[in-house]
Amino acid sequence: MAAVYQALHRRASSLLCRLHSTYVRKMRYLNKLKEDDSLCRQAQTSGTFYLFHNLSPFLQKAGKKYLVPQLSAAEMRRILEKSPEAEQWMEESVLVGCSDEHIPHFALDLAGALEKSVIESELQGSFTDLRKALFVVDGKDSPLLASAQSLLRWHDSHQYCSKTGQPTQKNPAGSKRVCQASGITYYPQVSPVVITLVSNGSRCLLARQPSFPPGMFTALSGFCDLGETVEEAVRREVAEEVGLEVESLRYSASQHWPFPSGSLMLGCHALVGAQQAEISMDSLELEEARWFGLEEIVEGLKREPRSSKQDDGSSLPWFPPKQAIAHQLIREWVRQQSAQA
Ligand SMILES: NC(=O)C1=CN([C@@H]2O[C@H](COP(=O)(O)OP(=O)(O)OC[C@H]3O[C@@H](n4cnc5c(N)ncnc54)[C@H](O)[C@@H]3O)[C@@H](O)[C@H]2O)C=CC1
Ligand SMILES: [Mg+2]
Repeated sequence: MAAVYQALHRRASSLLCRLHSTYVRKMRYLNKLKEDDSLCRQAQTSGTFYLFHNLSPFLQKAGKKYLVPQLSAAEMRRILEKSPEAEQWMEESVLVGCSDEHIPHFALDLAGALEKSVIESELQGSFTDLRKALFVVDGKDSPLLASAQSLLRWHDSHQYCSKTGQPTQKNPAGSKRVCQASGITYYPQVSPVVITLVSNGSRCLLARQPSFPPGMFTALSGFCDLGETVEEAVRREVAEEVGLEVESLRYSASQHWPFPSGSLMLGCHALVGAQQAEISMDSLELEEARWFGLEEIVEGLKREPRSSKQDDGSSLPWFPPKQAIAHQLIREWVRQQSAQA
């Protein structure tokens, strides 16, 4: 009886397995790689690798496009032959995803292993600052570069246990670090940030910080405090930065943002009463904050940093590019306004 039951169970499991979508199987495989160290070590030998140097991703130019090359494990070994302790460097890689066929993808920062110029001339490409890279690569590659860099940065800055001061060890997948002395496990840190497009019904509010490039305006943003809900953070940030009281808010979408380290941007639309037109700006953080009408927003969306420059040296307003969630919030507002008109 038990044998029949086991056979039935096996058959049901295998049917279920076949029924699972490619996506479900892929997520389960990735999760297994994080949990099973020997499986992950083995996966490294057949995986592909994205390269970084001092947190700048390696890109190759192909015509007008910038590609993000993936190196095979064999190519990685060949490059690392030029460095002592090649195997040890391979172990520094972190898991960042896998293909539908379960070929795992890793990211590795080679700053300590080899000179930047050696790799660049060997592989015919260049390590490019992430701020530039995100905006020149294909749209599907930028989230991967952003999350890989955040993970590499986190490992680089969490080499020691904050309780014992002893070195921490990374697991092969790079999904955590452990201090052997205290037994404490550290997981990669994510900082939630609210980003809010405030509207008073007919106009929306955008602001600029002194560090922004000339002419760039964006939605209000701020890190969530410990213990705060997203709603409370939105209300507080809007009150702090522009002195307005949010009457209602709606969550729109989220985005991982690698600056300054690893933020989860939570995009919201907030409504303030039409009578609350007066902005009282926090001039410690902001340089300018003002209301924009629909027409001005539509014009601003057409501008690029270069085309915003005027003869007298000043700049007309322009907004973050489509890769930034601020851009999506502004576009949603335009669609909503146009639908109401
Ligand atoms: N993807 C996008 O569309 C946009 C992304 N952002 C990102 O949002 C982030 C936060 O926006 P801000 O207005 O600057 O935040 P903010 O209004 O909270 O002010 C920044 C200050 O908050 C403090 N702070 C609290 N927790 C922090 C943490 N975990 N990490 C760093 N600083 C912390 C620091 O004193 C810092 O100077 C920015 O770093 C920026 O990269 C901002 C606008 C658009
Ligand atoms: Mg802010």
